[in-house]
Order: sequence, then structure tokens, then C-alpha cells
Amino acid sequence: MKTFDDLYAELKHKADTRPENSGTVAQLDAGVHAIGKKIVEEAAEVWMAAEYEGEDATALEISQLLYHVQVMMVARGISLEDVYRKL
Ligand SMILES: N=c1c2ncn([C@@H]3O[C@H](COP(=O)(O)OP(=O)(O)OP(=O)(O)O)[C@@H](O)[C@H]3O)c2ncn1[C@@H]1O[C@H](COP(=O)(O)O)[C@@H](O)[C@H]1O
Repeated sequence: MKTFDDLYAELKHKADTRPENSGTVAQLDAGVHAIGKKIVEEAAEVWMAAEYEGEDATALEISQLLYHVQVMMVARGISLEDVYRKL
């Protein structure tokens, strides 16, 4: 099962190697403003799922929010350690 750290390593590798057909590379190219909008959108979807849908749908939305937060971390050069130090 993929962990938060595994996903970050995968996204960092995508950013470094820039494979074709990578949604992550497209998001990074779209920039911090566009990534921020996706984070807000996904956060709202988490909220709605938690209020009106089941655990599985909510977990899916949370996974998507975590993904977009990680894209923002990569875009801004923020490491896992940078974040973990704040926990
Ligand atoms: N975990 C994710 C992930 N979660 C969410 N998303 C993206 O976020 C979108 C969220 O879905 P929504 O239905 O809310 O979005 P949507 O508005 O319908 O979609 P868009 O029009 O915004 O694409 C998905 O369509 C994906 O584009 C993800 N994209 C990629 N990953 C993982 O990231 C890794 C790298 O992916 P690539 O860079 O695409 O190779 C792989 O392991 C992927 O599984």
C-alpha cells in the first residue's frame, strides 16, 4: 500500500524526470495559483463527502486532497522533513 512518503518520492521523481502524460507535471507547469485552486476544490469535496457520503467516498476525497497538497509541496520545494518539523 502506498504511503504519504512513497507518494511524495514518486511526485518528486516525476518533477525531476518530467515524463509525458504525467498529470503531476501538468499541474506543476500550471503553477502555484492553479495548484492552490485545486487544493481548495478538493478540500470542499472532502467536507461535502464527510457530511453527505460514506467512509469510502470520503477517504477517496481525502486521498485527492493529500495528493494536491503534495503537488504544492513539490512546486514550492518543501520537503517532507520541512513539514514534519512543524507537526
Ligand atoms: N494520487 C493521485 C491523485 N489524486 C488525485 N489526482 C488528480 O486529481 C484529480 C481529482 O479528481 P476530481 O474528480 O476531483 O477532479 P476533476 O476536477 O474531475 O479532474 P481534473 O479535471 O482536475 O483533472 C484527478 O483527476 C487526478 O487528476 C491524482 N493524480 C495522481 N495521483 C497519483 O500521483 C502519481 C503520479 O501521477 P501522474 O503524475 O499523473 O503520473 C500516481 O501514483 C497517481 O496515482
